[in-house]
Amino acid sequence: MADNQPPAPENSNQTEEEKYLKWEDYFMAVAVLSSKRSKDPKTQVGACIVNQDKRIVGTGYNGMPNGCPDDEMSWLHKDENEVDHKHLYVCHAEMNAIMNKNSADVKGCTMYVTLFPCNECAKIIIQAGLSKIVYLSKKENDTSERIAAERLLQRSGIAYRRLESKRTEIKISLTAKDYGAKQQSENPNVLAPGASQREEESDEVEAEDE
Ligand SMILES: Nc1ccn([C@H]2C[C@H](O)[C@@H](COP(=O)(O)O)O2)c(=O)n1
Repeated sequence: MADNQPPAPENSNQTEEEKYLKWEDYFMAVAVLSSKRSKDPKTQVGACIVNQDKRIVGTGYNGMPNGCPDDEMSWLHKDENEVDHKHLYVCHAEMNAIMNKNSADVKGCTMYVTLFPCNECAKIIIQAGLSKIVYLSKKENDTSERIAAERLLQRSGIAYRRLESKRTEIKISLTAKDYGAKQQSENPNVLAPGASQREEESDEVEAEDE
């Protein structure tokens, strides 16, 4: 192909609907992406809070409290020594999303969450004034926590439903050429020439990562 020819769009056979994300798919995708930050080896959960203007006002994932590094804490979920169980220490995604809010409050907001909330999170969601919950999955077994959570949400008038979406997956590329760069640098972590500002930014984030 000649250099001055734009590459054929890879997704030219996509329907209009497939080309962009619907709001609900977008918000749940942000919850899913947030879950990928969790260091829980068994269950990664993510949450995304959205206000009535469709603005994201908080995100979170399950992780250890501030000052308790995820890499140093125990992630055991069953062991003889119950005091080492992660459940005694981990902060749930829902709580973190509410605590991380970048707005004055989350009253009337909708929470998109990858896993149905437990009873403790249901209490926090109610007290924070959220109005709706959209979840992706729910554990099959009827645990007391689950039943209590549903009871609490129903009594408090918080609507909850499973996400209904035509999409089954969303692929995300982190390859520069997929976003308009003409040439991929030899180092896949560094953008092609001409993108020096973004290059610096990506280094900064990497240095902070833990
Ligand atoms: N709604 C929920 C439910 C669970 N989590 C977190 C808490 C733990 O890290 C993990 C569940 O533990 P497991 O069932 O794997 O023993 O997921 C949450 O953040 N939000």
